[in-house]
Amino acid sequence: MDSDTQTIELPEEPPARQYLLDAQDLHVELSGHHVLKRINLKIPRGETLALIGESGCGKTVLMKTLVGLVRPSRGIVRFDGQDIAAMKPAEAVNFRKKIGFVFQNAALFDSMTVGQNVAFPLRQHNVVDADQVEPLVLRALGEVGLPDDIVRRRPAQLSGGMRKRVGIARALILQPDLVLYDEPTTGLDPIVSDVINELMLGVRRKYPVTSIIVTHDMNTARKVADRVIMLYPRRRLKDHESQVLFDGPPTSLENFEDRRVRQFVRGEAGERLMEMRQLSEEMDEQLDNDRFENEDDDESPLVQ
Ligand SMILES: Nc1ncnc2c1ncn2[C@@H]1O[C@H](COP(=O)(O)OP(=O)(O)OP(=O)(O)O)[C@@H](O)[C@H]1O
Repeated sequence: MDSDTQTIELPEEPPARQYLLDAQDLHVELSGHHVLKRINLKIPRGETLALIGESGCGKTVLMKTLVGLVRPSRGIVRFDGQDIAAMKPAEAVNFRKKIGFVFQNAALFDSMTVGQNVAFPLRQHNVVDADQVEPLVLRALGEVGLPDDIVRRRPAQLSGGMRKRVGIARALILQPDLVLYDEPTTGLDPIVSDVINELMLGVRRKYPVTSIIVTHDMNTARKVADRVIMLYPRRRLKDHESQVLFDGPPTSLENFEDRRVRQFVRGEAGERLMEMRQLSEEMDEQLDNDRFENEDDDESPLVQ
């Protein structure tokens, strides 16, 4: 071989993992019912994904399945390339450190002070020396716009919006790779909701964090998410239909071709109203039939 054309063998580098989460062919059965079927989902690093869809369609179950809190009956979830179901105990502990949860209603421990609540993940995972706890807690509270003197207060003394911010500070204290927000603005007034939206945006600007937000708040989905996924209840779909009705940027939601998506984002009951009317007519008919049968038997009690 000509020495000029000789190539130098470089050591092989592992491929950069573009996707933090990669779920393939997920099926979840709970109490004998298929809640999720054939879900495929890749979430790139740094993406903020909103999961929307009507109550009971499986948003929370999907979020929990993506982090191993619900075990799928079929399919695989990879976090940073690793099959989460096959993690060894030490790997699973390390994996949990990389995830921050912001629970619905903040879910703070009432018996602890705000400072103790925010410090909880540090102590639980025993990751820093005792003298580092306070500065980290104050930094996390500062990042969500709360003053230092709040550390000694109890959750019960705070407004709903402040509790939510404390919950976010606690979720962020370990600087996780992935933050899960479960209905972060539910129960908050529109202004405080927007403060929380801005906070979620601010978190993403500061860290290269990946976020999943389960929400019914279309303002949150439109303002905070890079991408929206709309799920549909499995029981109302034909078997061949995909449970993911929409997967795209929030700007495409409003005029999307599927009427069910447009109706959902515009808050129109549409055929659900027809279904409810039909159900109500069926119930009226049933009541009429019962009444007719009872007329033949005057002695029969109305309530047994
Ligand atoms: N542990 C469980 N055991 C049995 N069924 C469950 C369990 N958890 C959830 N389900 C069922 O799975 C379905 C999806 O629930 P999920 O909580 O994911 O809905 P969701 O879309 O988050 O609803 P919402 O918007 O009301 O919170 C529902 O029918 C629910 O009853």
